[in-house]
Amino acid sequence: MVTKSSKRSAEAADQAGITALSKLAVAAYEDLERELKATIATLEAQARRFETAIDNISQGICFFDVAERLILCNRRYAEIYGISPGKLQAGMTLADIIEHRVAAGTSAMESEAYLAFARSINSSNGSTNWTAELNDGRTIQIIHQPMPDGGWIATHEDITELAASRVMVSERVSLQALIDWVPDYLWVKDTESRFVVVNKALATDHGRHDPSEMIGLSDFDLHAPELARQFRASEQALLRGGQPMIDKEEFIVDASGAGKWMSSTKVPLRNAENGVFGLVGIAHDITQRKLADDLRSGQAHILEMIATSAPLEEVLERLVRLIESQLSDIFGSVLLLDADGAHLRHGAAPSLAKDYTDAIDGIRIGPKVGSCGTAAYRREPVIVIDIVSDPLWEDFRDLVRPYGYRSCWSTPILSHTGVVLGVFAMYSKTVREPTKAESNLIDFTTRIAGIAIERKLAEDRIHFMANHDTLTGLPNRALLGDRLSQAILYAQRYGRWVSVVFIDLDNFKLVNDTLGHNAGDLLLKAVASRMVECVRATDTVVRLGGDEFVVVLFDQEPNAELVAETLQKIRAAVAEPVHLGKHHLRTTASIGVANYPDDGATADALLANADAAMYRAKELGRDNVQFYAPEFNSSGHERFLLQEELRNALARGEFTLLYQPQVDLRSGHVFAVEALIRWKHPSLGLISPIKFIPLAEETGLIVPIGDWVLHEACRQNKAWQDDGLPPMVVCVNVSARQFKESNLINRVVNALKDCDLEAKYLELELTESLIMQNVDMAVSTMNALQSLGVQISIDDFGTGYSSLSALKTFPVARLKIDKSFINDLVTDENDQAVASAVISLGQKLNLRVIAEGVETNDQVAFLRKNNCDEMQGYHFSKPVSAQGIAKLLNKEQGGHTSME
Ligand SMILES: Nc1nc2c(ncn2[C@@H]2O[C@@H]3COP(=O)(O)O[C@H]4[C@@H](O)[C@H](n5cnc6c(=O)[nH]c(N)nc65)O[C@@H]4COP(=O)(O)O[C@H]3[C@H]2O)c(=O)[nH]1
Repeated sequence: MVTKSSKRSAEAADQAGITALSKLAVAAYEDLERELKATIATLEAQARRFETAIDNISQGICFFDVAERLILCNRRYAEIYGISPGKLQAGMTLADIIEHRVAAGTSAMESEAYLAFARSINSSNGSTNWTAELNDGRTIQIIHQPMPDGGWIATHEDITELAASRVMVSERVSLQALIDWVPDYLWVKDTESRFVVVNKALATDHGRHDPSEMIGLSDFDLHAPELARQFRASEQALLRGGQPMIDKEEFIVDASGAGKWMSSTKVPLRNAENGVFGLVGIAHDITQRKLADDLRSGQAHILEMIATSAPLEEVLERLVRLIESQLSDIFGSVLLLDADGAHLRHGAAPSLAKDYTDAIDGIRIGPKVGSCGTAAYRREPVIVIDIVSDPLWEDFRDLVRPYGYRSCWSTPILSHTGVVLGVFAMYSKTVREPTKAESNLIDFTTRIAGIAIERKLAEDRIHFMANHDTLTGLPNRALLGDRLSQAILYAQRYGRWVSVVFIDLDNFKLVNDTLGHNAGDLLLKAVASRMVECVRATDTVVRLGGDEFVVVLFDQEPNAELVAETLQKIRAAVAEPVHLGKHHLRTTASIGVANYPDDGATADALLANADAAMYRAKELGRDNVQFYAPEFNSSGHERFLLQEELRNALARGEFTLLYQPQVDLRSGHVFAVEALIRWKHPSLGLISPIKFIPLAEETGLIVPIGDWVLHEACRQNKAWQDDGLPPMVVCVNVSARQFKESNLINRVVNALKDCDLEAKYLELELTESLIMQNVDMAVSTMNALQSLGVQISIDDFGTGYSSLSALKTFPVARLKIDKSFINDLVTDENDQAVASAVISLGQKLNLRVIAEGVETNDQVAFLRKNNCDEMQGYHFSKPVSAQGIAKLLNKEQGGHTSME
């Protein structure tokens, strides 16, 4: 039951319950709201995370519901199709979105067509995968996945690069097979010089089994850093400049360590926009061609070096290096055979160990002297395959061991006449014989080395000949200047003397003329070697020519006595007899000395003054030594002036003839006169022929002068006859030079004809030495003269070396005993012996004998006693003028002569 109170209580209770319930309800709603808010916040956070995650993935993604309305798409989706992200809102239809894509210009299809295509995809079951080519050339891969509620989700991925590389890979696969057939190196590199494509030849030579192992590598993985740097630099330049590199020669070392010459061509690769994206290269192995080219050009260069007289050492070194560059494991060597023909000297061995080449330098050749010594000795190649076991190397094994050479092939280098000049050797550190290529190179090298050595020897010979006298081997005038200048410099620095010594052999001409040139040559050689023996090795003995020598005494103590000692030694050595077959020749020397610094400061001055001193020695009777004194120079100078004036004397009519009578010793009558020339010098007065005839001989002026004498003597003789004087013979001296003139006979005929003189009134005086120079020629000329009717006498008889047997064949009428035997005739037994021998010889050969230079009664008495036929000399008359002769003969005709 429910009472009022209970009702009230019940009402109260209900109220309380309602309150409580409402409180509960409120509380529940608040909880619910809180939970809901929390849930929403969570969901929102998740949605944000989801959107962020979706936005960050690299593919484009989009969700559509069954009504083709966009639920969600990410930023990448908008990017791929070029739509600004703000334009894509949830709820948009697929048709709206296609419109945006068309408007952005990325869709390759029109809106309608694309919508139809998209719907056809959407209607299919299961996922669909296709690619779309966009207007801008990109390739988009799309994967379409239907959703259970009828909507769909699709991913869009830009696979443009991947697609390109796929094309490349597929093309590469087909290209690879092709390029692997190419024997040359072929490759493609990217802009970073990394290999992208490589053919098999390139890969194999660089130690890779498969070309793919090279992809991504660079030259730094294949070559030494320096070479790789060069390649990279040149390729980068090529990529930058875009210009191809054609046939460039490049040297590489492959994986086996072999050096190779490649001819490389590299061409930049360009894309459709003309941008360079890599390079393609091809390289051809030209090692063999290059070696052959190098050999050819090396050979040409070496021949050029030989032709331009490059030093032999340089030529040989170049040659050896050239050979070594053609081969591997070869060390070349050239040894030269010494002038003694017995020792081998170092020539060139640029790659052999220096100690080793030093050790074998100068080795003697022989039958068992390693490869080289034996090859030179046998004059044939010696191929030693193993030095360690070959008996030829027995004595040199220890020497060579430290250097590791095992085989040595030596070939003699021969001259074009087959003379051994040296040896070329190839050493190898392996035990082996030469290959065909090496043998060919050995032939090549020995030939070129032979040319080089021969050329050098020829040059040395030419140089020696240019600087030395061929007969004596002494230095000649060309070298004298050099040596003398050096000696002066030294003397200047150290306060020493240089002595310049002029030496002229006395009477050498006589030896030469009488015994012939061979004898003269032997005498010169003997005298030259004696002079060399008298001086130190540092002194210089020079032959100036003929019988003239110059000695330069180097580094002399400033002491004239010491110099004189050396000179006396030379003088004595020269004076020693020289034995030539049965002849014992004696020659003396006239020696002149000038000392630096007192007698001259320069080489020229010293030579001139020593020459002047030597002339003074000659003037003083020869066979003596004269130290220079300033006054000597005047005579040298005078000689020079005289020579100049002599040239004009004939034209100026400065010559005249004197005549010296010749008397028959029995009858006392003048039967002949000798014509003797005089030079009436305008300022110097009468000059003796002794002074100017030798000069005229030297200069050749004797020929016109002699011609003048001949004419003048004939003219005068005819004039005497025309004047009524008894006819007599005129004797004319003929010099050697005149006698050798081919037209002497014509000249004589002309003179006789011009002067209308009978030939029998002309006698020509020839000296003994002149005849002996060329006996056959002299005899034939004498015969020709004799057949004209001209008489011939031999002047200066006894001074030369006439052989008696030859004398018999001479068509001569008279012998003239030389004045030198008459001078001391009365006192000197030798002279008496010579004079009487000549007189008796004349008698035996039926020749008349005349003595010249007769001055005294005693001499006349001796001659008479010894049955001499005729005489000439001051005793009867000095040479006199033509008028003087006329007077004398007129007197004689009148019965008065000085002989009576
Ligand atoms: N001390 C001395 N001397 C005497 C005596 N009797 C003669 N003489 C000299 O002896 C020389 C004799 O002449 P040569 O032996 O033919 O020697 C000649 C001859 O070789 C040469 N000569 C002279 N005239 C000519 C010439 O026309 N042509 C050539 N080629 N040579 C000539 O010059 C030489 C010297 O001639 P010259 O001075 O005239 O000297 C002459 C003469 O003057 C004497 O008793 N005592």
